[in-house]
Amino acid sequence: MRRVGEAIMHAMALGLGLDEHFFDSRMDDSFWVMRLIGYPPLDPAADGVGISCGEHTDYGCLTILNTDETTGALQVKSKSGEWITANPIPGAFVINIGDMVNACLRIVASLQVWTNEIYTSTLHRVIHTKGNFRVSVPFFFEPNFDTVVEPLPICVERSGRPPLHKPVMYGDHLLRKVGGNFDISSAE
Ligand SMILES: O=C(O)CCC(=O)C(=O)O
Ligand SMILES: [Fe+2]
Repeated sequence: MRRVGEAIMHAMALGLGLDEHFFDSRMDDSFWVMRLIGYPPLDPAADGVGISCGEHTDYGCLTILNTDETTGALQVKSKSGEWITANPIPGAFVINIGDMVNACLRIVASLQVWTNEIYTSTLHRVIHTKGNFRVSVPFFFEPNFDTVVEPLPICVERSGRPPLHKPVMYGDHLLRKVGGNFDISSAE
């Protein structure tokens, strides 16, 4: 999975006008995580069907998502603000851009930050109402813990905007995000 992530980062670097290997030294000790998630079905007949996984952006760099064949569950918000389904395609992964790719005044880290929001992180959610137990396996391909992510000068120039994010160390960003979800203050 790391090799897939590296290949995508090589292509992105070239697309942004950077050296193909620009991201290599920033992701060669990637703080990656792979999760195995099971979703019991929601009851479509219930009042207010509910949500299997609330809307969010992934906070790292790239998510490489593999799911079972269930359709209609994963939804992605389009630029015009509509939720569209991202159904599995046999032999393909779904790739999500994470906050780190965007990067500049908001306190977010990685692809959104690095590209000064030329690439924006994908808002997505899961509403699973088919009868089966859905399984998904996201692989979160992240920068090194100590990589400082900041808008890259070429992206600032190309975006035509001032830097939108402050530099942030990926590990600090991660701890803040995790601290927002769980109380880690007593984990000493
Ligand atoms: O299960 C899915 O399709 C998406 C999971 C997800 O968005 C996540 O784990 O961040
Ligand atoms: Fe996600």
